Amino acid sequence: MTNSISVADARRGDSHTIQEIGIPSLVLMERAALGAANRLLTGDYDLTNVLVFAGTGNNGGDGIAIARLLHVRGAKVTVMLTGDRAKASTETTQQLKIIDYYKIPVIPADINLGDYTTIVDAIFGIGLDRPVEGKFATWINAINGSTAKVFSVDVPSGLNADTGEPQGATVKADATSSFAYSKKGFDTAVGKQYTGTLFVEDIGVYLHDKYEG
Ligand SMILES: NC(=O)C1=CN([C@@H]2O[C@H](COP(=O)(O)OP(=O)(O)OC[C@H]3O[C@@H](n4cnc5c(N)ncnc54)[C@H](O)[C@@H]3O)[C@@H](O)[C@H]2O)[C@@H](O)CC1
Ligand SMILES: [K+]
Repeated sequence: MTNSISVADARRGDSHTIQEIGIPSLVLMERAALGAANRLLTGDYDLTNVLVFAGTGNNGGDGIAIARLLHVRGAKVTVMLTGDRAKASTETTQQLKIIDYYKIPVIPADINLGDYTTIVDAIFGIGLDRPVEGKFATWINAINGSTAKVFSVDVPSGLNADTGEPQGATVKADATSSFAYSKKGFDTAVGKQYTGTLFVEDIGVYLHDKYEG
């Protein structure tokens, strides 16, 4: 049995849970981050110098929440942000405000990744809507070229989660924590090369629940 869903269904599940059921978006994000952070804390990762490479959408927000959860467990964590913090999504803005309290460093995205032992890829998730080019491609190529282990949040950044095909530069992860359900693109032979070991985290989003109208 496969439980993989399309990107459209993933979006439908999230918005139904937030808008119809009433579970706040930040609650889902916290559950997503807890699931992923626990994989990192219990898996074979060197957390002495962790980098969270975060976009300004909600995938980045998940990553920034993971940065906080690892920090409070004693890991050294730095966040690299791919864009202007003033343009971040509502949830990501809140996650940035929270990590300011913990004095977790937030620095601009860079290709110099030499000292990091683990990289958390939180650049793009299911919001990817065009091929990855330009500076984003440069950053993703640097992540793929680093000696650090790479852990992707929800979707390896650049992978089309419906087709399993790379859309321009795409992160090749050692492992991926996908939220609520696996995605259809992860079932293909090519898709599997990008996700690495796949985990699915229960974040409280269930499609086809018996209460759905
Ligand atoms: N509340 C929610 O809706 C939840 C969302 N979650 C996370 O949120 C993600 C989806 O968040 P978003 O919808 O904000 O989307 P993403 O964070 O995946 O991407 C958002 C941004 O990337 C830009 N973008 C897309 N393709 C690009 C490209 N090739 N080059 C440059 N920029 C590009 C888009 O314009 C958009 O601004 C999920 O994958 C998951 O990680 C989870 O936290 C669970 C709950
Ligand atoms: K990602």
